[in-house]
Order: sequence, then structure tokens, then C-alpha cells
Amino acid sequence: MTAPSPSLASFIAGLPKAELHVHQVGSASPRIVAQLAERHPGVVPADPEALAAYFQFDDFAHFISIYLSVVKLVETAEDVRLLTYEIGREMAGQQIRYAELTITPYLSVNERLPAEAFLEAIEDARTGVERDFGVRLRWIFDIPADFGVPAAEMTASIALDHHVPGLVGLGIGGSEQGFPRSMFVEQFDRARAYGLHSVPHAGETTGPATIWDAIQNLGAERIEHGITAVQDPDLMRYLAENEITLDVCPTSNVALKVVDDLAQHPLPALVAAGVPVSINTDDPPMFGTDLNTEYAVAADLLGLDEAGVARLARAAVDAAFVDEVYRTELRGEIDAYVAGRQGA
Ligand SMILES: O=c1[nH]cnc2c1ncn2[C@@H]1O[C@H](CO)[C@@H](O)[C@H]1O
Repeated sequence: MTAPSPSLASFIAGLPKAELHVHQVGSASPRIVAQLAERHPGVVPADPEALAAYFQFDDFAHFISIYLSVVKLVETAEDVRLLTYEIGREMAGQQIRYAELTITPYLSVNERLPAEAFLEAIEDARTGVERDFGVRLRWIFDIPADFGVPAAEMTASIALDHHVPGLVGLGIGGSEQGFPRSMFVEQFDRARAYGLHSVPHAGETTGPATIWDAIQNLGAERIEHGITAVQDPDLMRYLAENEITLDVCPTSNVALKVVDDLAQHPLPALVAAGVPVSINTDDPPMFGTDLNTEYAVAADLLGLDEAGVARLARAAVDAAFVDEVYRTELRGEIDAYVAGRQGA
């Protein structure tokens, strides 16, 4: 990619942003990993250079195995609290005002860390992050598809049988091949009846059929990734007409080799077809990126100036699962920033 001009880079750095597609454990920065690795030595390299090498992925399956090894660093309620609180600190540094963090309770909750203690830890972090960093966090609980229906049942029960402040949606992560979205229709039916939004991963590692599956069987309101929609003009038209946003993560797609290189990324074709998109990081330290970098990548791919980049930030706010009062407030922050820069 061509590096953004210094003035566009500084515009992006200061722009108030919302992030819609970012995973909790995948957000553990080298600093957080080092802290957790001190508590749980021998699982993941603590040294930043060794960690960067550890985060070089052969393919999607390799990525999932590394992801699951990092999950092992998050064992106690205090680990969960620390990780989540520190993610908020790093988001604040990127001028992220609002984030929907994807959390996989199935991977963390067990006999030693019961659901109640896990939920208490994320709630403690959530309130702390808002108080100390001014970042509003909301949760999407995702079903790790590879673990099948038992994982879906446990995820649904943690989400629906407890009062979970900040929980806005149910998702699906992990593999798509061999795990049709419709496998989880019962859990999504229950979650939607409860009032949760439907926001599964689809069309990252498989084709448009999985995206249709997510829409038709799970009532998907946004799609995580969804980039293979580019292969299906009818689907792109459907996404555009029904305002179903794709929460796209360009660098992730290259790091996991689902796209050959950034120049081949389908983002421009999706945007040209009128598909609504938001720009996100997925698992920022694992892919050596952050949200400002992803905005610069998108600006380069789409040929955007400051006004275009501000439109990307507004698109994320438009697609966020927030009430209209708060949406207006977030839009107002973006507008005020843009106006202030013009006046400068
Ligand atoms: O890009 C991604 N695609 C799918 N799953 C992902 C991605 N990034 C992180 N996870 C996470 O991988 C775990 C595996 O089941 C889940 O926790 C999911 O949230």
C-alpha cells in the first residue's frame, strides 16, 4: 500500500471512530501478552520479537490454533478483567469512542472460571473503560463454530440465562468450511427473540453461499467479513438494498491468506456496488495493525481524501447497534472534528 500523506494520517489519528469487528483475545497487544505470560509462563512467547514471529500465519487453520493458544493465557477472572480493561486503553489511544467487542465465552468459561465470575470480570472492565478512558464498550458473544452445537448451546445459555449488561449481539466465529451457519439456527432464534442482534461471520473463508445462509437462516443484520459477496452480483444488490453492512478487515484478510495481497482486496468492488461497509481490525496485534492503519489502507484502496475517510467513520456509526440518541452524539463528534480541521 502507499503510505498516507502525513496530513491524512494525522486526520485519521484524530478522527473519532467506532469499531464493530474486533475480537477480545485477538486484541491482546504485546504489552498485554507480556503481562499475561508472566502470570502463565510457557504458553506464548512474552518477548515482543518472538511474539511477532509467532503471529506469522501459514493459513486460516494455523491462525485458529495460535488464537486458541493465546486464549490459554486468559485463565482467571483477573486475567479477563485485565485484558478487557487494557483493550479499552489501547482503543482510546486510537480515538475509538465506541466498540463492539466480540467475546467467545465458550473458550473462557469452565469449572475454574464459572460464567458468573467471567461476566463480572468483563462488566468490571466495561465500566472501568468507560469511566477511565471514555470508551463505550458493548459485547457480541460469538459461537466458535469449530466446537459445534454444544458450544452454541453454552454460548446461548451464558448470554440468555444471565443478565449481561452491554450485550448487543450473537455471532459465530472460527471455521466456515463444514460448519454451515444454519447449524446454529435454534440458538439464533432464541437470541433474536430475546432482542439480540444477529451478526455472524460469513464469507471470509468460504463463498457467497455462506453469506446467503447467514441472512436467510439467521437473519444476519451485519456480516463479519463477507468479502466473498463480491463473487455474487445478486447478493451485493441484496446487501445494498437491505442495508446489510459488511464489517471488513482488510489486513486480516491478507494475513490469513484469504486475499493474495491488498491490491487484490475486494473492498473497492464492494463499495462500487453500493454495499455498505465498515472498516475494522479483527485481531489487531496478531495482524500487526490497528484501526488507524486500517483506515489508511481503506483510504488507499478507495482513493479517499479526508471527507471520504470521515464518511467511512460515519458508516460504522450508522451500522452500530446503538440507540438513536447516542448515534446522533457519535455523528456529532465526527462532524465537530471535521469542522474543526477545516477551520484550522
Ligand atoms: O477472522 C476471524 N475469523 C473467525 N474467527 C476468528 C477470527 N478472528 C478471531 N476469531 C476467533 O477465533 C476463535 C475460534 O473459534 C473464536 O474465538 C473467534 O472469535
